[in-house]
Amino acid sequence: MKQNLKRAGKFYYFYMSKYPWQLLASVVVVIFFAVFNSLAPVYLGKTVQDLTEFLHAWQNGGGSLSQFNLDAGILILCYLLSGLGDFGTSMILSWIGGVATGEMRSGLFNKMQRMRVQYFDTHSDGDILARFTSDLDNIFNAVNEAFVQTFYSIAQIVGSLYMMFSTNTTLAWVGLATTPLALAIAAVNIRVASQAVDQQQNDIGKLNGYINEQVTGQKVIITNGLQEDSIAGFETLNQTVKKTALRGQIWSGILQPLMNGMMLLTSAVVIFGGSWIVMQGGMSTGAALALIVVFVQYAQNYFQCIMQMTSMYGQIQLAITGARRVSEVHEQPDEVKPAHGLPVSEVHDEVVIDNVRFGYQPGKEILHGVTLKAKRGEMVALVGPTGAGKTTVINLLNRFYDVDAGAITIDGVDIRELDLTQLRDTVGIVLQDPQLFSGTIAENICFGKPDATEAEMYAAAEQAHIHDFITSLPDGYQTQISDEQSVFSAGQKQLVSIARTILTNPRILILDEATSNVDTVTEKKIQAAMDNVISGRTSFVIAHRLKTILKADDIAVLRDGRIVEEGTHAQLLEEKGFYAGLYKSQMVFN
Ligand SMILES: Nc1ncnc2c1ncn2[C@@H]1O[C@H](COP(=O)(O)OP(=O)(O)OP(=O)(O)O)[C@@H](O)[C@H]1O
Repeated sequence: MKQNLKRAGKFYYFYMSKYPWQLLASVVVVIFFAVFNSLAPVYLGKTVQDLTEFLHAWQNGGGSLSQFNLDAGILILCYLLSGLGDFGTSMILSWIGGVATGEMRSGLFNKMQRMRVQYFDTHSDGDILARFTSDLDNIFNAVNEAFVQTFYSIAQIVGSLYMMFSTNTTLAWVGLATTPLALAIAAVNIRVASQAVDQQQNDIGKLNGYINEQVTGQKVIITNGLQEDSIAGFETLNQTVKKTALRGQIWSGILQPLMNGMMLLTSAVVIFGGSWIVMQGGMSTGAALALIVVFVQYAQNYFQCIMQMTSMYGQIQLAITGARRVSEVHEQPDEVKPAHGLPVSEVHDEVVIDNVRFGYQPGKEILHGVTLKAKRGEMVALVGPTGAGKTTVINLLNRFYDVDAGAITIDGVDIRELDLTQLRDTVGIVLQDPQLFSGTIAENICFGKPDATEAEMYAAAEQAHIHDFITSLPDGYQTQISDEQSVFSAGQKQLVSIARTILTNPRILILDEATSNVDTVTEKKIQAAMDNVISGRTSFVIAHRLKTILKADDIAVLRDGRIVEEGTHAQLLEEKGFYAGLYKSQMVFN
């Protein structure tokens, strides 16, 4: 908790300290508000006293209302000026809140673009998205509402206490008599309520996770006839949410009426205590009435502030958690970029993976000394059972992760010494599950080279065997797509991805062949597109269909992070090992 507070404090200080003048202005305006807000009950008392004295004189045939008018005028002015202060503070803090959260959002987004792939591999999309949405919303609400309220309340409490003690010390103590009890009630309630709300959030999280999974897997559920089981699973979780939500709502909702009750009790105590003081004598009726009215007002003000602060507790808690979660992202290490990275323009000689050892987590090695070599223009293929480490090798080649031991070199230079941006430009990747972005097909193909000419784009699409399909669409290259609403099948998406890669013309190519089943026509197109993109490039291909790699210069069979067989297709067939077995089993179906 202390650690969280420290983190949140640092986070808010970083962003808030950018607006010193606005913050100073809000402090000035809040003091302005507090002064006039605290003066108002005094003038309310004065008007009561003036009125009583006027009525008394009037009954005796005299009296003037001029003092009453003056005090009532000042009272109205006090209300107006405190309202103005209230308005001013709200405006300034809302402005700061809006601008600061805008900055936090762009800070977070920029940071995301600099972070290591490891972060994205170890955090779910939903979790990352929540930092942009609910966490930033909570931070904004806190600056916009909770901080403003707390700020006011503190100023009002200080003002009320000052006025109470300077007006009548005995009655001030009487007015505070119920405070310890109120604070104790609030503390217990907040503790129980926040536990109940935490539980509620957890259970809602579980329910959302379940719904997400069931919606995504709807087709599997339908094909297996598991709708009833799906509903039963949902009902169990939903019942739990209902119960914990009810408990959370009762505990968090009970505080307000409890505090209201305490406020009324305090008013009664003040009236009672005030009457007793008044009855000790020495006060005119007007002054006595005024004193009681003033103290009831102060006691109510004071209690309202305590109520407001306690009701803001939950929101502030969420804001602290939000700040912690956003700070956590900022504390993540950036990608390591060599300060004076060497340029990479051509692969003159070879790419070598030299006795590489690597694990995602310390003490859990995945690759146990892998060595592979691709001469300029050669194609090296990686095959092996699932989980063997093929994708891991690829992750290292592109420096998504760095090796633990050994090295990866291009023309003898360790890739860790190369300029990272240039390295990424040099290495092109066609992923198994290509990602499309919202925009036109043209924008998607030119993603890596936005300044490509139309002719270059058409040539790339033709080489990727997707040009004809695109031109058959009514809007052709200008067809709007997104990843969810794509006009492409899985195989065609792969072709778009190949066109994208061809356009950027990388020297080294990494190709993760799609495992998804595609029809034979598309498969042939993918094969032809792959041949085109591989041709003339130094390439590493993860192959699932061995047909793809018959012409590879070198085929490495990876198993449990080790290369267990290596050679050309013909050599490996002769070895009659894992590869030969796999090839035979695939040929049965071809
Ligand atoms: N981000 C990660 N964090 C931790 N472990 C990982 C991560 N990615 C992969 N692994 C583990 O590393 C091992 C090798 O995985 P990898 O994805 O490289 O295998 P693969 O041969 O490409 O498998 P497939 O053919 O199924 O894609 C597996 O045991 C896997 O669980």
